[in-house]
Amino acid sequence: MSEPFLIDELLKIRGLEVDFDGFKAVDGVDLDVKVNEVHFLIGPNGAGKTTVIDCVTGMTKPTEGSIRFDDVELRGKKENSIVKMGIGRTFQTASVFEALTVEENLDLAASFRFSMLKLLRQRRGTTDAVERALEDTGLTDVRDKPAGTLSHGQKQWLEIGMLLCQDPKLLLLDEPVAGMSPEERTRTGDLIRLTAERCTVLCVEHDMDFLRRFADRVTVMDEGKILKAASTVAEVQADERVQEIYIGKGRGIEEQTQEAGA
Ligand SMILES: Nc1ncnc2c1ncn2[C@@H]1O[C@H](COP(=O)(O)OP(=O)(O)OP(=O)(O)O)[C@@H](O)[C@H]1O
Repeated sequence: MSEPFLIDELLKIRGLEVDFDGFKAVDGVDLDVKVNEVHFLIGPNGAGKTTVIDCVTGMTKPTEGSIRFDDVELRGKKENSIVKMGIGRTFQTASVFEALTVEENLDLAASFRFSMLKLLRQRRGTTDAVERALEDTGLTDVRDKPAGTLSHGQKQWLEIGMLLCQDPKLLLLDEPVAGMSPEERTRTGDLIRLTAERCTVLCVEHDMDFLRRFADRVTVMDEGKILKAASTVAEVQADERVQEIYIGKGRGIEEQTQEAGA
C-alpha cells in the first residue's frame, strides 16, 4: 500500500532513480516539500540536484520511483501537462525573449494560462497578472524596455515574474542567485519569500549565506543520494556528515557554497 499523502505536502518523491547509461546520477532519493515553504536542495557539484528537478518537470525520465504532486503521480506525464498542473521552472541562464519588452514577455507568459476564447472574453485576467508580476519583481520602471537590455539580475526576476503570471503551485528555481551582486541576491531572496506567500518554492542553490536568510528547510544531496533529509539551516550546518562532504571535497561548507554561488 502506498504512503498516505498528508494535507500539507505538495511534492512527495520516493525511491527516485535516474540511470544515465549505467551511471546512477540519482540513487534512491526521497524528498518531501510542504505547501508554501521555501525548500532548498543543496550538495556538491554533481550531487544530482538538477537531475531531481528535471525529473519533476518531466524533462528527464526516472528509471525507478514515484513523484507525487498534489497527490497525483507525475511519472509518465508530458512536460506541458506538468506545466499545466502548476509547476514552473527557471534555468541557470534566464530564458526570456530578448527582443520583446518586459511587459510583452509577461503578457505572453500570462496568456499561456488562458484558452483563446477566454483570452478574448477576459483580457483583463492577463492584465492583472502582468501588473502584479511587474510590481512583485520591481520591474515596473523598465516595463517598456526590451528584455535583452536588462541586467543579469533583472532577467532572472523577469523569468520568475513570467512564471508567477501562470499562477503556479510549485516553483522550481535552479541557482537563482548565481552571478548576482549582494544587493541583487537580497532582492531575489525577498522575491522568493513574497512568492512563497502564494506558492511553494524548491530551490537548488549553493550560497550558504543566502540559504541562512531565506530557507525554511534544507535537504542535502551527495553522489546521487540524500545525505540529510529536510532540516533547518542550523541543523544542516551542525551536521558532521554535511561538514565532511564539503571539507572532504577540499574546502569548508561556507567557502565552497559561497564560491559556487559567486
Ligand atoms: N544527460 C546526462 N547524461 C549523462 N550524465 C549526466 C546527464 N545529466 C547529468 N549527468 C551527470 O549526473 C550527475 C548529476 O548531475 P546534476 O547536474 O544533477 O548535478 P548537480 O547536483 O545539479 O550539480 P551542479 O551543482 O554542478 O549543477 C553528474 O555527474 C552529471 O555529470
